[in-house]
Amino acid sequence: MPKSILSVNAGSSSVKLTFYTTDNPPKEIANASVSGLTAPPPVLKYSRGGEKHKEKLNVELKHPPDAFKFLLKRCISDPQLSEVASAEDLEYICHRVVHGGDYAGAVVITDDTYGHLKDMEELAPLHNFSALEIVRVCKKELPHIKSVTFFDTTFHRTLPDYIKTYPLDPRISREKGLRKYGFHGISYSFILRSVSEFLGKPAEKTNLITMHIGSGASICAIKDGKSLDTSMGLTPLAGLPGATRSGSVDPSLIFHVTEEPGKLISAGEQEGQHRNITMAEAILNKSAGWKVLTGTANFAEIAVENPPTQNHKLAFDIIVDRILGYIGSYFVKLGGRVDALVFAGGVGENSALLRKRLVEESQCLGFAIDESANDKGPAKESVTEISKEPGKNPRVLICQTDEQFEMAHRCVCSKLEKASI
Ligand SMILES: Nc1ncnc2c1ncn2[C@@H]1O[C@H](COP(=O)(O)OP(=O)(O)O)[C@@H](O)[C@H]1O
Ligand SMILES: CC(=O)OP(=O)(O)O
Ligand SMILES: [Mg+2]
Repeated sequence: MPKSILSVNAGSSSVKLTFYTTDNPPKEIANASVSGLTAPPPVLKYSRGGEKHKEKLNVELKHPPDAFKFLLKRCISDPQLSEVASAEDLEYICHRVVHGGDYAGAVVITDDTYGHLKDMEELAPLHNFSALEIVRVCKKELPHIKSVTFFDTTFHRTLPDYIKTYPLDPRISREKGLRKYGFHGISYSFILRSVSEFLGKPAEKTNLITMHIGSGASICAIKDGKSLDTSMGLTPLAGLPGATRSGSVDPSLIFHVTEEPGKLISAGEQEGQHRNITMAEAILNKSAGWKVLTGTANFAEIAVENPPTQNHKLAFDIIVDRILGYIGSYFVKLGGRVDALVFAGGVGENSALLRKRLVEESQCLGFAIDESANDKGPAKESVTEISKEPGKNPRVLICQTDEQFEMAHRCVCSKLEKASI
């Protein structure tokens, strides 16, 4: 029986699993996700063939590894999913690990690569700990299956020195690897390939201002098919606010919020492994963002025509303001030569209201939206044009990004055999 590929995407508020064939391009066999981990109850979505199922779960799934085990069991025990009747039917498991440090490409997990990734997990406290815990579970329970990790950071290896360097003591920065790494790169690779195909341009001649707005939100300036600048930094905390993240604030602010910014507190325990983070990281990553302003992590309740409270309106206006700041800055950095403004991620793909506000407020740069196309939202294809005058630059597009597909695609293209660094 042909083998399949499992792609695992542990985000900050969701875990998404997709099974693919090993064809090139891979074909989706089934997709299962749990969202709302930071806004319980968690919601399960499951699709196989033409069938779709959605339910609110009454089990407690607080951490991504719990959601992963729940989803894997659910898929393997589905009698209709004959292609994956047992874990032995898998050829590869692809894992999204957001922080890959200096790794230049995907790596096959060995004791060495796993150890190296564990050493830098505090650089992405909301993500790497959980993702690596999922990698560990897979290595323990499915030892014969090749686990491959793909990194958000790889796409941003083209950031010029003057953009990735922080103006700090160069010796300390070098020793500790302190620089801008950037994130959501697996998504930006998918977006660049899909959008350049849509525009009929070679990727290496495509210039985009592209947003990945989900529970974690970032924006990237792509020049000639390469990441020129992006809003996240050393960690995914920098740049835009997210569901529970502050985004960039005055670095001194934390000393006014708490008297014990460096105090270590537990960020949870999984399978006997303890994880500590500083009070500063906990506050800025987990007790901030639009959830702390409004009480909801669900942006769909904030991006509404009639916000239920002043704080909902304020949270929406803050996001709009911060994104506009980057659109303006990246438009200038790209010398005004922008093929398209691209919306992606759970919020970017689903919130017509956010897209409308952002495009209206950046019309001085030449962006314009077709309201009815915008209200309809994404079509079946990966890229949907919502420009007022389709075909005229700069265009406005929605891209249904797919990090799981991007990983599976790269797996079948390169048939990874050994670790690369
Ligand atoms: N219709 C909608 N309008 C606005 N936001 C939405 C809508 N549907 C989903 N979202 C938001 O998308 C976010 C999740 O995005 P996603 O990219 O899947 O998350 P993650 O960061 O976990 O990968 C959540 O904050 C959710 O509220
Ligand atoms: C890097 C990051 O914030 O990822 P996500 O949006 O999936 O949480
Ligand atoms: Mg995500």
